[in-house]
Amino acid sequence: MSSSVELRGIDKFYQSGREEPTQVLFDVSFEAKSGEFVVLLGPSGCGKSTSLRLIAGLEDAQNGQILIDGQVVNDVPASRRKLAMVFQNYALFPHLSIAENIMFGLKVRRVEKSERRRRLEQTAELLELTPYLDRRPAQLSGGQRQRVALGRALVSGASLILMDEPLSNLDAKLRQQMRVDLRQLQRDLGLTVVYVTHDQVEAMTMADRVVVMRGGQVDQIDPPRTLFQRPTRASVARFIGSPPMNLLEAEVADGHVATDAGVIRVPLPAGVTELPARVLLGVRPEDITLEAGDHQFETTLKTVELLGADQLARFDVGGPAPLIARLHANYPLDDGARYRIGFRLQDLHLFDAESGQRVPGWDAATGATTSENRQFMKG
Ligand SMILES: Nc1ncnc2c1ncn2[C@@H]1O[C@H](COP(=O)(O)OP(=O)(O)OP(=O)(O)O)[C@@H](O)[C@H]1O
Repeated sequence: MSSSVELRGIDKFYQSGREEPTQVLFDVSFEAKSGEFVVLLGPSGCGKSTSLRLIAGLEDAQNGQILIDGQVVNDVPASRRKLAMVFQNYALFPHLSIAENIMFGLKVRRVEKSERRRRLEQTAELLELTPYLDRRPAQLSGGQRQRVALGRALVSGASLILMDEPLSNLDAKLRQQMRVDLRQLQRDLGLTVVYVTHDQVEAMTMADRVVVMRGGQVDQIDPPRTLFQRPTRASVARFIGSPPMNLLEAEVADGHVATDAGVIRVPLPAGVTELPARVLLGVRPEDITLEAGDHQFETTLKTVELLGADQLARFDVGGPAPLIARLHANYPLDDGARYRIGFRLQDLHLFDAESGQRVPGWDAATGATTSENRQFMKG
């Protein structure tokens, strides 16, 4: 059984010099269950690495608890927490061989020589590093170095592995391959992983669950599919998807939700009550279609960008930002021409403009199915 880890109500302040302490984590709670791959996702500076360093014991929290396997470890020193960490820069010793790098931690912990050798061989085999064991880090490719860093974590025998942007130094193709390999390895070995990244593609493709962070707070914790289909906050909607969800400022009045420029005007579905007066009307670029959907309107195409299989069409909807649609590349589209576009009511998302919260009851009223049903319906 692999380890589990949990953060409960963590507040973290940093004190630099004589300045007032600044709070960087606010009541942060999340967990990674045994065998789970949990990704901490958010923009630079939102507190992902700090959260990871707290789990590792490299930082102290001012409030809250950190639990590993259900035991509070706030006062347990880093060296005695049963976990391993993989850093972005790999932190390899340049003057040591690959074998020595992998075994370094075991040596420090005075693991017996024959046992060290056995674990080294096993790990090298697993990560396909056997031919390189006598080389120095400088003589390896980025991907191979990354595997050495991973090997050092695995060889420790820890079943809880913390990873801080471990793939960010690799080129795009290698990164894609490593994502798949890493995920496979994690599954095969049943490891519990807490993985930090600001790359939503990494989060969406690798995670069992994603913890979306912003400004030192947790915005949403959900599996990737739910995060995409039902963001609970406008900030999450804005962060997930490429391009992300269109969010248009709109007003609720006279039984309609109408965008400020008046181009989109949707009658409120029955059963939705107590709507805020100001809302953000959200629709994903993938959910906009040409001449289809139960809400259609005419608009002018500003620009179109061909991506290969798809094209990104930017339509004028009156406001400062265009409405972006991801359409199949087969549609012939001309800049400046008028088109009739639309969407289905159930694909609309509604957020309170002030609080940013998803409007409760909206999904049920629009007939939007749950993510589980949708998945089923799509077969
Ligand atoms: N040792 C420190 N002393 C003071 N402030 C710090 C220290 N380390 C981090 N911070 C601040 O804490 C906040 C969170 O930093 P953290 O490194 O956790 O963010 P992050 O989400 O991991 O960002 P990135 O993706 O850029 O690494 C930032 O505002 C950062 O400036």
